[in-house]
Formats: sequence, C-alpha cells, structure tokens
Amino acid sequence: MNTRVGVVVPTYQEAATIGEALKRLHDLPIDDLLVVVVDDGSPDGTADFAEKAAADWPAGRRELTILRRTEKSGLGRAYIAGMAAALDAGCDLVIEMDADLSHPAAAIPGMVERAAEGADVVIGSRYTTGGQLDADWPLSRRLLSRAANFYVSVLLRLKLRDVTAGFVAWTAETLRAIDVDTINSNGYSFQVEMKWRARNLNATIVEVPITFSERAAGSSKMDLAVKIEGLKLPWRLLFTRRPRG
Ligand SMILES: Nc1nc2c(ncn2[C@@H]2O[C@H](COP(=O)(O)OP(=O)(O)O[C@H]3O[C@H](CO)[C@@H](O)[C@H](O)[C@@H]3O)[C@@H](O)[C@H]2O)c(=O)[nH]1
Repeated sequence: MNTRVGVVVPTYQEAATIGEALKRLHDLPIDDLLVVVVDDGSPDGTADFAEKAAADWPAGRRELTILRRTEKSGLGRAYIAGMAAALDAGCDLVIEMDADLSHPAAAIPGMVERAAEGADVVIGSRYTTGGQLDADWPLSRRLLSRAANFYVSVLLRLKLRDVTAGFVAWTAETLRAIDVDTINSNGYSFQVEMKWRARNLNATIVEVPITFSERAAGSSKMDLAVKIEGLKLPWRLLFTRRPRG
C-alpha cells in the first residue's frame, strides 16, 4: 500500500535552520510526502524562508505547505493545527519533527517502515538501546530531560524510555482515535499527553533508536511556563475526568 507521509514542523524563530531542515526532508526517498511548517509569526522571518524553500518543491506528490499563525501559542497548539492539516490532506502517517536539526530526518524511512509493519506510534527515541545524545547537549538539558522522563513515566505508569520525545510518527487512525483537538497541553507537555492517550487506547507503541543532535543554531523555547505545565501535567491527567482516550 502507498503511504502518504506527513511531516509537521512547528517553528518559532528558526530562520537559521529551517532551510536545511526542509532540504533534508526534500531529499528523503519517500514518494508521497507532505511537509507542513507551522509558524507562529516568527519575527525573524522563518515563514518567509520556508516560503522560499517551497519554490524547490514540485507540485504533486511531494508538497510543502506553510501555516502562518499570528501569535506564539505553544508547541502543542502548533502541532494540533499541523496534524489537522496533514489529516485533511489525506496523510496516512503523521510525523512530528523539530526545525532545529536536532532530529535526524534520515531516520524517517525507518519509522515509516515500522508503522507499515503494524506499529501505531513510532518514537524516535534517545533512550532506547542504541539511542544517543549529542556530546554537545548541555548537562543541564540532559538532567532535565532524564528527570522529566522519570517523573512522568513513574506517575503515569508509561513503560516507555523516551516519553518526552518530540520526534514521533503517528498513524492517522491513532490520531483520529486520540482526537487531537481535545488535547489540553499548550506546550511541550503535548508530547507526554499524546503518548498517555495512545497508551490508554492500547495503541502499539515502539521506540526506534535515534541520535539526537544539539540544535544547530538559535535557542530552545523551553521557558518557565513550559516547565510548570510539565510538572502539573501528570496530576491533571490523573485527576481530571475525560470522556475518552
Ligand atoms: N509554532 C511554534 N513552534 C514552536 C513553539 N515553541 C517551540 N516551537 C518549535 O518547536 C520545536 C522544538 O522547540 P525547541 O525549543 O527547539 O525544543 P527543545 O527545547 O529542543 O525540546 C525538544 O526536546 C524536548 C525533549 O527533551 C521535546 O519534548 C520537545 O518537543 C523538543 O523536541 C522547534 O522547531 C521550535 O521552533 C511555539 O510556541 N510555536
């Protein structure tokens, strides 16, 4: 079966890397590919750089779309908009990927293959056997990432190595079952809430090893609000009544 693959790339202030990120996606050996860049009005003109790159994308089965939003409303909100666009465009598999070159685009064909073999969710995992972190990733980020993974996986009983991973492939069926519009997380907690919903739906979740690179340029958008939302998340998920998922 031909798989239409959607890759959603949220951007805020990624002018320095978006061109290379799109080039790497363009060069993938995938016939039916839609890339959706979701930019929240980056003052550095990220969306214009993406627009320029779009000129290199032939019309037809390999497409690049840019969603220009006016306000920075968080990584989770950007993904929800981008995933909806990918589903509307008929994608069978939707992949989340950062714009800062920290996620290896070259791992995407392998993730597509695992989904074709039956996985509902494929996590590009830093912490499963064979996964690696760039030696340049700051110690403070390593500790934060490990602590966050431990905290949410214990509280939510998620038997995953990389619960906070942001490089993840989802089948369209799983996204529809999760009903992504009902995800409450605005920021990076989105990653955990999505995996928690998938686990509760008994989705088949697999982790494939990736090498996570330090961002090539620019800076992380992880601020205090993002961290506080992350701390509260497990408690909200455990004690808030939800109709489904
Ligand atoms: N549109 C939009 N994009 C955003 C926003 N905030 C962040 N982004 C984009 O989302 C991607 C990830 O943001 P970073 O700021 O680079 O994330 P990070 O600190 O490197 O965190 C990464 O690792 C975490 C796990 O440790 C992941 O949880 C997270 O999703 C991300 O992959 C980047 O492409 C960034 O431009 C926002 O409010 N709006």
